[in-house]
Amino acid sequence: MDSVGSSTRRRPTVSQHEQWMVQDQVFQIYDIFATIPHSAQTLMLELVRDKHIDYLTRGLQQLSPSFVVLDSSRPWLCYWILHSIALLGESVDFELENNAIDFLNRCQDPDGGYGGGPGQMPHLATTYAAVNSLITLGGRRALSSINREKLYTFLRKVKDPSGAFRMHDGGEMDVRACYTAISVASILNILDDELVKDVGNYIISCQTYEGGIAGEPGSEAHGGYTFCGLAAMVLINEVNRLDMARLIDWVVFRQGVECGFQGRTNKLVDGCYSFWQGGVFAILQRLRSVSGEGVAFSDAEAGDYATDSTSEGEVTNGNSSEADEPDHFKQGVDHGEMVPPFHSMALQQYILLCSQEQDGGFRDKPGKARDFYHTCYCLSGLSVCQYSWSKDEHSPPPTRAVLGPYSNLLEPVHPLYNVVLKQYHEARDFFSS
Ligand SMILES: CC(C)=CCC/C(C)=C/CC/C(C)=C/COP(=O)(O)OP(=O)(O)O
Ligand SMILES: [Zn+2]
Repeated sequence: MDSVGSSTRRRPTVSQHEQWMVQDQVFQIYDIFATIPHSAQTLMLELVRDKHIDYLTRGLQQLSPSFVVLDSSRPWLCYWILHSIALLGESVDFELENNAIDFLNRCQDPDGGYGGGPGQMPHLATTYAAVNSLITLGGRRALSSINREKLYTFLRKVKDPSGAFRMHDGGEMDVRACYTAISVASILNILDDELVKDVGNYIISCQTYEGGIAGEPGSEAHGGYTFCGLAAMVLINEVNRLDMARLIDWVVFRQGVECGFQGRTNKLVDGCYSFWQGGVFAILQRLRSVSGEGVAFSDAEAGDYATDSTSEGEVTNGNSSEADEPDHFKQGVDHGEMVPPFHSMALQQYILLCSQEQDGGFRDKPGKARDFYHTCYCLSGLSVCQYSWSKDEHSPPPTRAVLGPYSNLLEPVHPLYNVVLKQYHEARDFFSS
């Protein structure tokens, strides 16, 4: 997939032939890898950091106000590029940082929220992208540029009487809108009962018979929306209302023989689902009840709503009993380590060998071109994989958790917001005072 926007109500089916073509390409890469000497294998698995930084920095430089391509997506481009750079442990120079802050400020509507470009109507997707970009940049200038009071007014404006959110005033209502609204409200510390009211009802109405979550009631379960729905439910402390057993069942079967994830049943593998589906696992791994310890999200990482363990917020794993919990969530939870409930090594292999471009950037699959969206979500997924053995943020991953040289290690992300953990903590401190 190459957008964060379309709907999944009707879909073209993928033919068996298409599946085989992709599998053929992927297996050819793995065959070559299997037959080359060890030293060449190490090289193939290396994250080409400098090339990625070059590609990303050039992208940011081109993102000047006169850059008209994908005009309504510029806050997204900012986020994809800045977050990728942060994941690689780098920062941007002073001038680029200032340009980004000024540009995003010009996208901020006087009545709250951010549009896709200066003077454009505020929209939840670009608001999420702008807020996450500014949090990723960090520092007083970036963080204080967000008008939280007006943003709250905008969020109330796009809240539907049913409880769900609309992408913009009078716009479409879906799980993406619910997540982006709750995510920005939570990270900016403006989430309250009015914003939370009944949003959980809408999200549970989108969980399908397959177990994953769809964009709207009656649509098809999809990784992007499953991430959004699950993260939002954790942030509002209502994750217990989802049928977790079915959700887990659905997501584990989305990792295919190609080693990467597909977004939905019978569709093709794609690098961006390394985060949308991988992020679902990262969230699940931090739900203490699922790892046998009780309630909600681990304190150090969650917002107030998620740590507020009222009896209503207790996680019961949906319709399943404790005895029905899958064993892989209970194994190996010891000495700061846990066993990931997906094939983390296989996913790292897909990202590094099939999605990574040797000239920098990442792509959906072999044969496709690199882009900033796939670069952001392949790197986010790679980070999720590398930290999937760590029980908490204080334990660095063991060497065996990182495929390729240990220098491939990225920064950890907060899986509910998809910002680098360090930047999340800075924002949390800043907005709590
Ligand atoms: C935070 C935020 C805004 C998140 C967006 C989440 C997200 C990625 C939603 C999925 C959108 C979608 C309809 C993809 C299907 O595309 P496709 O048919 O091209 O791909 P497919 O064949 O892989 O399903
Ligand atoms: Zn994709």
